[in-house]
Amino acid sequence: MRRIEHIGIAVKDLEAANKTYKAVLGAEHYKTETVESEGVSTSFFKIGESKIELLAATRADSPVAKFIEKRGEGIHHMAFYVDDIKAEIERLKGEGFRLLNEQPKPGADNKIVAFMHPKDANGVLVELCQEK
Ligand SMILES: CC[C@@H](C(=O)O)C(=O)SCCNC(=O)CCNC(=O)[C@H](O)C(C)(C)COP(=O)(O)OP(=O)(O)OC[C@H]1O[C@@H](n2cnc3c(N)ncnc32)[C@H](O)[C@@H]1OP(=O)(O)O
Ligand SMILES: [Co+2]
Repeated sequence: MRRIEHIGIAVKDLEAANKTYKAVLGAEHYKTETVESEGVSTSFFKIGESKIELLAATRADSPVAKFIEKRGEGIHHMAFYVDDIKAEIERLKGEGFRLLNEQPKPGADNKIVAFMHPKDANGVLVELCQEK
């Protein structure tokens, strides 16, 4: 795994969170994008080689809606950049980790993504992402 690609933060109100993180980071978000297959609207901020991904739910059965209902707003996942996502999925399966999707699926910001179960990584939802 190359680097932390982004940290995903679950928020209730994307516009309000954009203002908060503009003040925190001292920079504007550079992109917003809805990924309907994941039930989220996203907003991205650059921070060095990594990014902050704000995530707001677009529907009640979205993973982010469920997360906020159970645990409140906060860090939702950590995403690692990989060169070969299929090879990394196979490597992690070989290590005994449960992948939530064994085939890469569309993500935001021109990525394909896969998730590992948070119970297998000390309560952290891990995302792998590779350039499309
Ligand atoms: C924008 C696209 C993409 C990108 O390009 O970056 C994204 O980031 S999409 C982000 C949204 N998509 C996902 O999160 C997809 C993967 N997630 C899932 O498949 C599910 O959310 C889940 C992780 C399998 C949980 O779903 P489910 O089992 O139905 O929910 P529960 O509420 O019953 O949770 C079970 C258990 O796991 C704990 N949990 C849930 N989410 C997280 C989390 N993000 N981090 C840590 N722990 C999490 C939850 O609290 C439950 O534990 P207990 O409370 O101890 O039972
Ligand atoms: Co993400």
